[in-house]
This record gives sequence, structure tokens and C-alpha cells, in this order.
Amino acid sequence: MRDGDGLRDREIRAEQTHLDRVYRRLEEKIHEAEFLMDDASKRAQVGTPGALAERDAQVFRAGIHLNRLNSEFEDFLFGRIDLLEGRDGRRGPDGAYTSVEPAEGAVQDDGTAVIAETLHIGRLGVLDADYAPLVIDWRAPAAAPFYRATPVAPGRVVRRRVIRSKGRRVLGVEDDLLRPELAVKALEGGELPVVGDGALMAALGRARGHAMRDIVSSIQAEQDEVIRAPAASVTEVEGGPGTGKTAVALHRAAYLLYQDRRRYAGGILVVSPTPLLVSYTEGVLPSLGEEGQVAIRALGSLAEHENAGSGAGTAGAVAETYDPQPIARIKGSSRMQRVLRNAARGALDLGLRAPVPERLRVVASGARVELEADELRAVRQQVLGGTAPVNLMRPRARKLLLDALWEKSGGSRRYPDDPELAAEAREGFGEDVAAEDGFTGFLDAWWPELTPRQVLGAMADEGRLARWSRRVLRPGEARDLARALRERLDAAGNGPLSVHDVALLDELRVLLGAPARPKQREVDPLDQFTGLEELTTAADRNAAPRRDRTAERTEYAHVIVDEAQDLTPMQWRMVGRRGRQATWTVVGDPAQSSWSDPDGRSEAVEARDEALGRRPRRRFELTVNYRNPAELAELANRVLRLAMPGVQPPRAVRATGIEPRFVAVPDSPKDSVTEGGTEGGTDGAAGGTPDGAALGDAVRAEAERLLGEVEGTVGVVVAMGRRAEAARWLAGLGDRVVPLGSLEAKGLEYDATLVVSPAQIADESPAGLRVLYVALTRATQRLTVLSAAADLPDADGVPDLLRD
Ligand SMILES: Nc1ncnc2c1ncn2[C@@H]1O[C@H](COP(=O)(O)OP(=O)(O)OP(=O)(O)O)[C@@H](O)[C@H]1O
Repeated sequence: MRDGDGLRDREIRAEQTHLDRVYRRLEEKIHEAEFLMDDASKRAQVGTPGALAERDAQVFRAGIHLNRLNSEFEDFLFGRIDLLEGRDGRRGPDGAYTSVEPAEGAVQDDGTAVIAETLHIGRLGVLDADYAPLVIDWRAPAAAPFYRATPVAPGRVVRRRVIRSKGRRVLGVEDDLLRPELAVKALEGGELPVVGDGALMAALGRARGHAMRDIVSSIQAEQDEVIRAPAASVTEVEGGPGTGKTAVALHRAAYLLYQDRRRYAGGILVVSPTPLLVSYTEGVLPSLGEEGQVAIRALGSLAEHENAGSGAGTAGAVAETYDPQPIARIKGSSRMQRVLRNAARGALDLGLRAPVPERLRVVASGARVELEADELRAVRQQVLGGTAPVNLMRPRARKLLLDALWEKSGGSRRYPDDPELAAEAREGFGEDVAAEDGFTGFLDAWWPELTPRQVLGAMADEGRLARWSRRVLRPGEARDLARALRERLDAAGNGPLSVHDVALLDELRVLLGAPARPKQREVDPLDQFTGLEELTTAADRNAAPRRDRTAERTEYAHVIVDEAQDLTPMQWRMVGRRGRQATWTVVGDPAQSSWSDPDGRSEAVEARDEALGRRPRRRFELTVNYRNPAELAELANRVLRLAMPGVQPPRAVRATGIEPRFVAVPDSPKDSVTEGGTEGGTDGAAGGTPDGAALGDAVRAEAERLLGEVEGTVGVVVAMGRRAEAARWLAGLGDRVVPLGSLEAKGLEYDATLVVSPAQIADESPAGLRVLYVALTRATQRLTVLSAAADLPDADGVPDLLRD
């Protein structure tokens, strides 16, 4: 039975009846949980140890329950599958058949079949009072067929239904019929009705906001395999733009927490390339009911939370700027390990805290003892022969100084025949000297406690850096690096950081060793996963600022790396430190890589291998582009062919019939803009260089045009060097328009994208063509390419780079 409004309404009503039942049951559960909490608080007054332990356990269970019910009360029912009887005839703990395959005879010879089971899928599992499943958690094994079944391999699924609801109201249903050849009788009797033609397209066509949405209701089979891949080992996922890598990685985090909450109470870290991508994606996990155990961090602020307030010198290490590519390459190279090691040690000599004394003079047992500069140097060399972090070598430095003074004072020769007495005398000598203010003052200046920022600041001096990087960096590289550091940091290392500085600071943190941390508040281990402090309503929770229980964590149980193709070797080291015991999910796309030189890439592969260790790896590929309509993907693929000849692009899942629009800016600001593309164009390609005003006017006009054409967001991508200008050009157009530098566009998406001067983006770096490919693959509906003279647009405004 197919479609028709009457049928649709009837089916919506049927789902509404089920949803009403679910909410009634949820309310009962909430009352139960509240009763338990109340009861538990009364027990607190009884006070025997047994009663208190029981109370804690009860509060713990009720807390989890109430917390999840409250947070997932809205829109949580989204799917349904109608299934044939399972082959093994057995039911699992959630009441559903366990077998994926239909029983023998489930389909009769005459092509008829009967639905044996209907499962509703939602954000949370709900059982009725008789333990029959009202809703199955999307992550439960029984829900997998909802995502996995295809017409080619339908298993037991006959019909898959996506239910769209808002709050407590069912708004619509969309069905996929997976066994259209069968005449199927519904569970309730009568023919199985089918409404609409699939929910995926509806989901993809919707306007985009500034936050990514979850995809629980429309996860596709190849994505589901990644999400549910076993946790152990390393899961590596590759796929072109828009194939859902980020979405899949986030859903996998939610899945892992569901599978093994205790284990992942150790925290999940999601590493994103930019703060923009962090804010775009950070709402997805809370919308899946997972919050608190997952930390989403940009590469440029990975060190921030850990070190805040620790005095370790990376406190507040949040990158604000980007380095030009050649500098980024130097900073990212694994050669920096040696440079930083030399710097961390060499900085001891610089008197960063107080002038370094040339000699040490003490009075012991009434006599003056002195160590001269060369003797001090020898002691320093001896201490540095060890492998401990520099700041942590201080106790050893202290001991070796005392030994040298003892030797110099002739003390060691005083009791040649009585080692016991000699040891005692040495101890007394040490105590005397160490108690002297002069000695402690000397030690503070001679072996100062260094911070990562101080050492980085010290590297801004050309002469020093040349020394520390001898035979590691080329002289020209050292000069450029020192200059780049000097441009932003003062001698103490204060000033705005670049993204790549943060990995250097993190390495220095390890090389120097963190000084003692202030004591942290004791955390009740139960609190880690009860969320007991969060016993509020969903509305309260949404209104409250998000509390991050991972803020103090330095190691995680699972690490997810997004846009992994772009991590430098030094960044891999920084991320690797946070997951030494972890399992990993690593997603990326080599075709979107910002790495240009083969050396850099192979170094990065090595560093990645080191971070991931010897764990076995499982590789997946995603092949379908859910973001770009085919018309836009086709244009982007022209650049892909130039950037990575031979690479197979993902298949765009939908077409809109709307071609990209091309516009060229003529060189005189007075001339009108030259249009092209399918929307009709006039002739006259641009020549010469448009001045900023003409380009700015054109960018603004095109952005306004796109704002009129789409409901949601418009991303305007310019070369990195034009970011400030672009912000000015677009000022006042409202927050639906976002100006972006080409490197900031990674991972983001907009309803419409305006790409400004493809040639300029492509020329910005040796990896520019891939950066341009990223820019051209951000739009879900419309794409305008605005070219200037350097783009060599043809009569239709199509720039040279994008011509077939
Ligand atoms: N199964 C799906 N159902 C609905 N939407 C989906 C599905 N898979 C992906 N999408 C949507 O497609 C878009 C692209 O997803 P995502 O950003 O995760 O892709 P990506 O592979 O990380 O892309 P890129 O490499 O360009 O960053 C998002 O809007 C996402 O919600």
C-alpha cells in the first residue's frame, strides 16, 4: 500500500499513539527515580555503614537514570523497523530477536510474509512494565539492522521507517521498503503501509545552522560499520569530503560510551584542526545524550586545559594565529625535537630568572670554599648527562654541587680509613652548606626552574637558535624560525601563539618536566559517571554552561583524531602523549591534506605510527558524499584531478539541478561585475588586477545574493592573507554569513559557499590546490566562484583552474 495523504496521516497517528505510550512510561520512570533519590536521602539519616553504602549505590543508579531521562526527553524516538522472524527464534536481553537473518520459511513460496516483530529505535532504550521493549537504544545490537539493512542485503528488515518528531509530537514518517517484492502482512494485520520515499534526502536538503546535527536517524550502512567497529585497536577511516567522517567519529564516541561506560569514563578526546570546527561539532554528543566524558579540543588549544593554573608555562596556551606554510613546516617537523631538547638545556645558561653567577662561594666549617666557572661547567655537564626532564634534574644538580664543594674543601681526604665517619662528615657538610642562603640563592639562579614559554621566547634570538639547531635545521630555516617567533613573542615568551607553537610548548613541557601542581579537589569516583550534580531538568541543563569533567585530564581512554591528514609530526607527538594507553579512531582524507612536500608527509606518517603504536589496525573507507549536490561535486572534482591525479572522488548522493555560479571582477572598480555559469552571463573576461574596493563590493554583493537564495548559512572563503579584508567587506550582513580563511574552512559546511579567487587560494602554498578542493566542497546547496584577474576567467567567468 503506497502513500497518499490519508495513509500518511493514519501512520503518523499510529506512531503518535506509540510515542504517547513511551512518554507515559518515561514519566513513570522519572517518578520512580525521583522516589529513589528521595528515599536515599532519608536513609542518610539512619547512618549505619551498610545503610550508607546502599544509599550511595541507590543514588548512583537513580542519578544516572534520571540524568539520562531528563537530558534525552526531547525528540528521542526516530526510527522503526518491521522485521521477519529471526532464524534462531531467540530473543536478547532487550527483548528483540538476536538473529539478523530471517527464519526458514519466514517468506512463503508464494512471496507472502508476516511481520513478526516491530522495533522502535530511539536515543535511549525504554522497556515497558513487563520488560518488553518500547524503544531500543540506537547503539544496541538490535538497532543495528535499522542502519545496516539495504535492498541488496535486507536481512530480516522489510520496512525501515524514520519518524520525525518535535517534543512529544510526531510530525512525519518516511519509509524505505527493503523487500518490495514481497506481499507483507503487518504485525497489526492488514497490508504493510509505505509512506514517502526515504528520510535521508529530506535530512540532507535541510538548511544548515552554525552547529552540526546528529545523524542518528539516517546513519548509512557503511558508516554504521565504522561506528560499531570493536573498540580495541585502531580504527582508521578514510573518505572524501562530505562522506560523514566527522559525524561518524562523533557517533562512534557515543557508541563506545554506551558499550563500555566504565572503561570510557577514562575520557574520550576528540582532536579537531580548528576552533571553528570545535564549535561547529561540540553540540553533537550532548544531543546524543553524551556529555562530560568527551573533550573536543582544537589542535591549537590541546595543552590549555591541562596546564591552566599549573604554573607550567603553557597555561592559557590557546593559539590565535597561523604561521605561513614554510614556518609551519619547520615548526611541525620532527627535527624540532632535537632543537627543543638543546634549547631546554641551553636556556639554563641564559639567566632567564636572575643573572647566572660565575662562581659559587660558601663557608663551611669556618672555611671558605669556592667553585670556579670551569668547575661549575663540569658539574653542569655531568648533571645534563642524565635523561630526566631539565627542571627535575635540580635535586641532582644540588647534590653534585655539594659533592664538588666537599671535594674542593678537602673533606673527602680527611678520613681515608673510616668510610663511615667520612660519610657522616659529608652529610654534616652538606646540611651546613645547603642551609646557607647563599647556596640556595645560587642554585635558584644557576639551575632556574624554566617554563616552556621562556624557552620558546629564548629561541627567538637568532644566534642562540643557530647554536641549538646546528646540524639539525639549515641556517636559513633557523633564521626564519627565529624571526617568526620574534614577530609575536617577547623575550620572556609572552605574546600570541600560533597553532604550531602549541605542539612545541607541549614538547617543552615534557622536556622541562612540570613543576609540582597545586593539589586538585578530591573527586568522588562515582561522580565521574553518575552526573549526580546534574539532577536537573533538560531545560536547566541546556541553559547551564557546559561543565567539562575532562578539564584536568592528560590521558584518555579513547582518542579520536579528525582531519588526521593534516597533523604535523610534532602534533602527532602531542596527541600521542594523551593516548598512550588508549584505543583510537583516526579519520581523514589525503586529498584534503595541507602537507605539500613528500618528506613532510613521510615524517608525519612515521610520527603517526609512533603515536598509534603497535596496536592492530582496522581500515574503513567511506565512499558516498552526503554534503555536496552532484553539480557542485563535479566542479570540485576538476580540482581534485589536478591536485591528486587518479584519486577516486566520493559519489554524490543527490543532485539539485542547480549549477555553480561564476562571477568575475573586472579590473576597473567602475565596471560592472561579469557573470557566467548557467544563470546566464554576459561577456567580457576580466584582465588586470581588481583593486580591493571592486573585489570587496563584488564579494559583498554575491554574499547578499546567496543570503537571499538559502535559508541557512553562507561561508565566504578567501585566501588566508585576505581574512581581515573579508571580515570588513561582509560587516553588517548578519551572522548567517561567515568570512573564513582557506585553512579555516576544513571540516565545516554551509548552505552556500562563495569561494573568492581560486587562483589566489591555490597559489598560497604548495598544497594550495588541495586547500582549494576543500573550499569548493563546503556547500550543501549553492556555490558561487568569484574570480579576479589572476584566475584568468573565460568569457563565462569560469576561472582557468576550474575549466574542464
Ligand atoms: N547518514 C547521514 N545522514 C544524514 N546526513 C549525513 C549522513 N552522513 C553524513 N551526513 C551529513 O553530511 C555532511 C558531511 O558530514 P561530515 O562533515 O561528517 O563529513 P566529512 O567526511 O567529515 O567531511 P569533510 O572531509 O569535508 O570534513 C554533514 O552535514 C552530515 O550531517
